[in-house]
Formats: sequence, structure tokens, C-alpha cells
Amino acid sequence: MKKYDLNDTYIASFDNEKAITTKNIQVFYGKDQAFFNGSLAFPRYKITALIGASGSGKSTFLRCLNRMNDDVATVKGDIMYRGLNINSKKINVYELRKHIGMVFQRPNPFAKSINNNITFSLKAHGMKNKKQLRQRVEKSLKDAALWDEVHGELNQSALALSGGQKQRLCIARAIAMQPDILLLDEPASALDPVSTAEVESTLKELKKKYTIIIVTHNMQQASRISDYTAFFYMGHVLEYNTTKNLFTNPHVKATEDYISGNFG
Ligand SMILES: Nc1ncnc2c1ncn2[C@@H]1O[C@H](COP(=O)(O)OP(=O)(O)OP(=O)(O)O)[C@@H](O)[C@H]1O
Repeated sequence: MKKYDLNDTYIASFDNEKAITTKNIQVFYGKDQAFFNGSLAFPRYKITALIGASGSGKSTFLRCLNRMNDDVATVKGDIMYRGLNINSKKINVYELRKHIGMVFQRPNPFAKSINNNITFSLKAHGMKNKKQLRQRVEKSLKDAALWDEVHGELNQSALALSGGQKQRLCIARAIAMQPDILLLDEPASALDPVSTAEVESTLKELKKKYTIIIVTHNMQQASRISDYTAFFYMGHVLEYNTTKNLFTNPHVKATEDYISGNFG
């Protein structure tokens, strides 16, 4: 792969209110450092896309934001959320993930009914009232644009849904906890174009209520749905800007080459 100057960076700052901010994030898998310089501020109620070639550290960085790396890596640096450094041993990670939810690449509903996929975590967090649970199921499925398709079959197995429906159910399951921030790691890469379009339009609706940070391999997807984009290269964030500016006027040579298909 062509080598680029890792000091040649362009990190724009924006006036919007920030939902979460990272400073000097470094990630080590054992002795191997996989991530070197993550200092980014994510605007509230916007979609930010993390793009870059395979192995550039997008997922590693994303997983830091709700402490999903705890068991596999050492993460240094600060992650500021609501005035707290959430990259601290004092933080209750179980509680944190209520505020910062995650949806993975492969739709992974539980082998339970559609209804129970959503109520499972709510009950685990102490919600017992049946009416409240029913309302939360309906609201989450509506927000994830799945209600119209499944409201007559809430007791059917989630495993019988199509891939796109399963992924929207996973989104519904994540937002049932009423998080602030939704992290998505290539949520559409295992889906067909129709399901992908459904997930993308769901995300565009969801940003009215949630801050969304999404890893995607697909540059067209980043430019279709995101407001801001960060370009990752070899464990470094080389460029961060509005999606429009990053794609039309990249400041860094590596970004320019990546978005014009010269590597990756
Ligand atoms: N659990 C792990 N243990 C050891 N090394 C890991 C682990 N997860 C990721 N890595 C390494 O960290 C680096 C960054 O990987 P990461 O998955 O974050 O990149 P990515 O940009 O998300 O790639 P992709 O788009 O292929 O998912 C790679 O060198 C990868 O091999």
C-alpha cells in the first residue's frame, strides 16, 4: 500500500453541540498498537461516518466509545460524555451502554420472539410494567420503521424475519433502551440493496432523536446518509470534516486517493 505522511492531517472543528468527544485515543491489542491518535468531537443529532480501508482501525475506535474493547484491548486517552471521562475504571459499563448503544454488522437477534427481543434488556434493567413494556415495543419498532411489517406477529420468532428486518429489529432493540448515541458497525454490509436502503432511511429518521456514529466501507453510503465523515488510515484519523467538504474538497492526499478509489 502507498505510504502517506501520518502527520498530514486535517481535523475540522464545528460549532454544534457535541454528544461525545475523544482525546488522544490509543488502542493496544497486547503489545501491538492498533490505534494512535483519535481526537474527535461528534455533533449531537447528526450522523458521522467513519470510513477507511480494511484494518484502518474504524471498528477498534468505534468500540472504544461504549467500552466494547474492555476485554480484548487496552485503551488510553479520554472519552468525554456528559462531563465524565467514560474511559475510566470507575464507570459502570452496563449502565453506560444504556446511553450508548450498539448495532453490529451481522443482524444478531436473540432466538426469541420479536416482542421478547425488545423486552429482554428492558426487563433486565428493571422495567416490569406490562403496559409500559408494550408501549416501548411499539415505539421502538415504529422508530426503526418495522412496526407496519411486524405488528401482527410480535410473538413469532425473530429468526424468521428477512435480513433487513432482522437488522431493523436490532436497531429497535438498541433504541428501546432510549440511548443518546447509537453506534453502528457496518450495519448494512450483509444486506441486499433494498434492505440497505430501508436501514439507511431509518437512520436518517433516527438522527432527529439520536446521535449516530456509523462505520461503513461504502463511500456512497457515507455520502448519502452522513453529515460528517472521518477518514481513517493505518490507525490514524487523517481527516475529519463535513461529509460534503470531505468528499468534494479533501485536504489530505490520502483521503483524496481513497475517495477516488486509488486504494482500499
Ligand atoms: N481483537 C483483536 N485482537 C487483535 N488485533 C485486532 C483485534 N481486532 C482488530 N485487531 C487489529 O487492529 C487493526 C484494526 O482493525 P479494525 O477491525 O479496527 O479495522 P477496521 O478499519 O474496522 O477494518 P474492517 O473494515 O476490515 O472491519 C487491524 O490490524 C486488526 O488486525
